[in-house]
Amino acid sequence: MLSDVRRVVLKIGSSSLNHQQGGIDERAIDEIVSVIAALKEDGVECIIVSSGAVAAGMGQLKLQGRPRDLAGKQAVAAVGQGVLIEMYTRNLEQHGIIAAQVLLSRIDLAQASHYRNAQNTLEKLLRLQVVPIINENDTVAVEELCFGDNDTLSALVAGLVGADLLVILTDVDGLYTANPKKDSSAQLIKEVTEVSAVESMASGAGSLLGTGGMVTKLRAAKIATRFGIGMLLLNFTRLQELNFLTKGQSPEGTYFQPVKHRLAGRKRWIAYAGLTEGSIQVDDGAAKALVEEGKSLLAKGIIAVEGTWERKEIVRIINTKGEEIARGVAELTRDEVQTVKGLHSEKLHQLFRDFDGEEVVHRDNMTLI
Ligand SMILES: Nc1ncnc2c1ncn2[C@@H]1O[C@H](COP(=O)(O)OP(=O)(O)O)[C@@H](O)[C@H]1O
Ligand SMILES: N[C@@H](CCC(=O)OP(=O)(O)O)C(=O)O
Repeated sequence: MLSDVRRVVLKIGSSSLNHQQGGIDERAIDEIVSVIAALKEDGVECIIVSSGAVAAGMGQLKLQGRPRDLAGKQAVAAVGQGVLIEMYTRNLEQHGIIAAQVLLSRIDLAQASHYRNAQNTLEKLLRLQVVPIINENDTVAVEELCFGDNDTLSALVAGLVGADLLVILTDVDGLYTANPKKDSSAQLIKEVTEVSAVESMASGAGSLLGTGGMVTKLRAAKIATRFGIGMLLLNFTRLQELNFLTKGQSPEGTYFQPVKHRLAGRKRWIAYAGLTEGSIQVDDGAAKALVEEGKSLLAKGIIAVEGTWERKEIVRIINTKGEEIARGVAELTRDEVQTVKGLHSEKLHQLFRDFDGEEVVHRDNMTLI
């Protein structure tokens, strides 16, 4: 199945790029670039999502620890991003390949016009045979409005460019039954068909530089596979095995199978790219109707609201345990939902004359999480 790959997104984490003496290990960049060159030679289009701006900045500024505050992290990333991209550009040039830096902010994927713009630019770059090197625009990202980790960003990018495969390179052989750095009896899982079945195995980052650990990698797996894109979690030390991707040999790691019925464009955006500022809590009956019966959300199943939103904005739908079960476009504002919660649907039109629907969130505008 992996031999059909024509377009691949490769995500490289800080833990793979980090030099023991601090800063970025240029040998790691050199290795990635040689694999990219071989893949391109075989006709595979490559997009890199690379972390490492903070690690590179720490090297330049000779800092021992990762900055904890937002301004400190943003300043260090600003120093490091230039160094990082210079290394990629120089190394790719040696193979006759041109690099492009693309820095994305959360807002770029949240607004439809920005999304299409980013999509068109990346498509153009690929047509020009350029390798886009993407990172979060750390220097200007506002805390509440950032991806926070490049695993999630890489899955959204894979969807954005319509990749056939997402490869996440890291410092372990794949997903284990428990964190292998803490539990020596942990077993490697080679294939995952249902991400939610393995979620409880993941824990946080394994190094001082990594962000999110296995938790964010599984979140990325969930997003990519629901988009219909397979995800391979691979140890950076096995990077060279990607050279055989087009020759029918799959690298040794954990492969997450794409779902059979992938999410349509709008449902993808509702679940993962659009921004959410509020939540609606529903009772057990409504939760069952949404999750098991594919129903819309009606006012009578709503028990509480939190946050704020306007009509047609995205809200989280949470169950009585506070767990998110779905996201969808709210037909009414926060205050309107607060007024109608628990009421029968016919009351909605009596209360709001300009509203002629029956649902607070229509099924067609909702994605289960
Ligand atoms: N179930 C698990 N299987 C494998 N690794 C796990 C698991 N749970 C937690 N981890 C940790 O996740 C780490 C990889 O994530 P992270 O440190 O963020 O790296 P990166 O910089 O590559 O994104 C591993 O080094 C490991 O310590
Ligand atoms: N954007 C940040 C990286 C954030 C991140 O997700 O790091 P990692 O978990 O190492 O992939 C940087 O370039 O340092």
